[in-house]
Amino acid sequence: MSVATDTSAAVATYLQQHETKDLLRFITCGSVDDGKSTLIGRLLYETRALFADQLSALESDSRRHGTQGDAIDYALLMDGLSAEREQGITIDVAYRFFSTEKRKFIVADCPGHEQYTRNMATGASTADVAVVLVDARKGLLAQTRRHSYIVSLLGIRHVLLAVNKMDLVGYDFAVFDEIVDGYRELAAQLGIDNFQAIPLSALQGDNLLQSSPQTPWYDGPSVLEYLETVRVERTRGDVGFRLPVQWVNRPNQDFRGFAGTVAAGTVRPGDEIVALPSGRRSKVARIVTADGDLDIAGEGQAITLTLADELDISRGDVIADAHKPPQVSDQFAAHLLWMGEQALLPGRPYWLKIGTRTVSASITEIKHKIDVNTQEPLAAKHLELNEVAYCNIYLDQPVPFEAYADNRTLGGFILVDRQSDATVAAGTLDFALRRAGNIHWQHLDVDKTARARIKGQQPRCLWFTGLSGSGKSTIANLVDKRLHAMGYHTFILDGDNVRHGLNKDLGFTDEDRVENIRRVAEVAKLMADAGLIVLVSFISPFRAERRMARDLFAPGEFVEVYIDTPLAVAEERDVKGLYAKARAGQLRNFTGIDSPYEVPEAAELELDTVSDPAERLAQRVIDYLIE
Ligand SMILES: Nc1ncnc2c1ncn2[C@@H]1O[C@H](COP(=O)(O)OS(=O)(=O)O)[C@@H](OP(=O)(O)O)[C@H]1O
Ligand SMILES: Nc1ncnc2c1ncn2[C@@H]1O[C@H](COP(=O)(O)OP(=O)(O)O)[C@@H](O)[C@H]1O
Repeated sequence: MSVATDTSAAVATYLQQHETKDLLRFITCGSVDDGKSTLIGRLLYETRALFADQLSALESDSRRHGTQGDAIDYALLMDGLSAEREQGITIDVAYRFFSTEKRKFIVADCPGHEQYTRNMATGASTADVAVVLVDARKGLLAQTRRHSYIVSLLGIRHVLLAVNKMDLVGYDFAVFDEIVDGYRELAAQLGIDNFQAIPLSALQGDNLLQSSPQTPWYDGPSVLEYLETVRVERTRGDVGFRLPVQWVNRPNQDFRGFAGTVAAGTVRPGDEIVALPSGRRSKVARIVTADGDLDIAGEGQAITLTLADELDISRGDVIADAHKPPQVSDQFAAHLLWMGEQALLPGRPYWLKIGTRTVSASITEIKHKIDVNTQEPLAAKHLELNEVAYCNIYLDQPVPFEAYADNRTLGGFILVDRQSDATVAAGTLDFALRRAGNIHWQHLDVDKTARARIKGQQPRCLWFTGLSGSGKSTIANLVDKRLHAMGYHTFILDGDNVRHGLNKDLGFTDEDRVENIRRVAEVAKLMADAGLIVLVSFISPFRAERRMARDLFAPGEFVEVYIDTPLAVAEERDVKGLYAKARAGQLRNFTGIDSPYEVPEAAELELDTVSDPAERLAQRVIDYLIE
């Protein structure tokens, strides 16, 4: 999983410069004043990775803003943003690069503040190691638990527990030992199997680059030694070869190559492969790179494969070891970390990006959310910013995948809002749900076209949307009567009526409205399949669900009719006395009062009920249909 950041160009430049050295990505997490900025600032300074201009800026900033007198304030290196300085906390992920003889490093500094779980997940999604800072005087805090949980959720298998400020506890072994004991228990609960605890004073430099004489009782590595030598692997065990196809390279008729970065395993010419999700097989002909053909390629290498046979493979497909292929499925159990400003609503469609593939997905069920401080499961109907949940997720088509614990590339995903294009969640796939595979489409001999033909009409869905009392039912009824009189086969689905039967279990919370519209859209689609002209009259306040309904129909079949009545007018009419109740506080979540209505942006018809009477507006709908 990778969450896009505007630093990607800087990262690419840096990587190019240090191409040949092994790369370690790590994140730092800890409380605001645990000293992590000092730790990283000092690492950068001491490894002389500072560019000259950064160094001179640092020296002058230290004099102006520093808290260390005339000495250099290393924390200023990390707290690069002025907003952060003003608040005295780190509020976003800051990426820094440095290198030593042995390795090059990219460090993501993650904020310690409670509400910034989202930023931490962004930094953690690509990291191999997490440096968890603890203040020796304070020991393990709720924050340490939360960060460690997210670290484990996002599959980081190596933790450096940096017990900082040892100078302030007299370099006392007992203090260190008690913290390490506590963390050992937490790590076991979270399944973090590799952790190294280091007693540290970032400020004094103890155990930062070299072992400190102040801690003779500690014989482990210094922070830098650990970072230079820790062995990391991004896939577990002997996962077979996987290449998510980024693009198909076809410069001329004779060459057809599939380009991407190897996500796991190794590949050689002659290896048998399978293309997924199609399941077609072939053999590797060549491994092509800019520097010539290779005999073997492995994880992390960018390559182009050519195959012995012509297979239809496109971007988003996965080429895999034919003997150890990943599974393919469209329903999963998954963990989600919600990053959207708006709540996650089950049933609402989002884009899901996994590997190089983008598909439509919705959460069918939130099993429970998880308290990130205690890991306790809690009941939930929706998810708010920074919340984590275990849920079932459904895709509109099967994708090749692997459990995140085995392969972060093919098991990690992000969800993207379909309206705003914002990343709203990071997630990890746990396992496939089998149900989908057991339900098949039943072929029907009499199809939609045949049913519509016998009725002498084109199936349609007329979708009336607008505030309560705007005039949806009145106009839909008039349209229905006229169509019926003209001999058309129609049916009306009205919110008030459907809520007495099919949807009587649903109320008016956002999540219930999403489900209300999902069900009625499915019913409307069945009616169109039966060859009918179906008139749907629901408030349907959200763009996302009206869009979902539209997507169920063939092009041209869905006609969105916006009944445009200002709130003041609908309230004035108050046909059912509900606005008065809502204003009096006796009815909650009332549309237009304390529940939103999102005005359609591109409805096929907009009917202004203030300027025209209902009869004329109904005629406009008929004219639109029979033109
Ligand atoms: N809280 C609240 N908000 C909005 N509407 C309420 C509410 N409580 C009851 N009603 C009555 O329910 C009718 C709307 O139901 P819908 O199924 O069309 O609503 S929605 O599409 O799920 O938003 C709506 O009918 P119309 O007036 O025909 O729109 C109301 O009569
Ligand atoms: N131009 C108009 N179009 C539709 N309804 C109108 C118009 N002008 C006044 N009305 C009145 O507004 C009310 C709309 O109620 P209704 O059709 O039940 O709305 P909804 O179904 O959107 O809740 C009715 O009493 C209707 O007579």
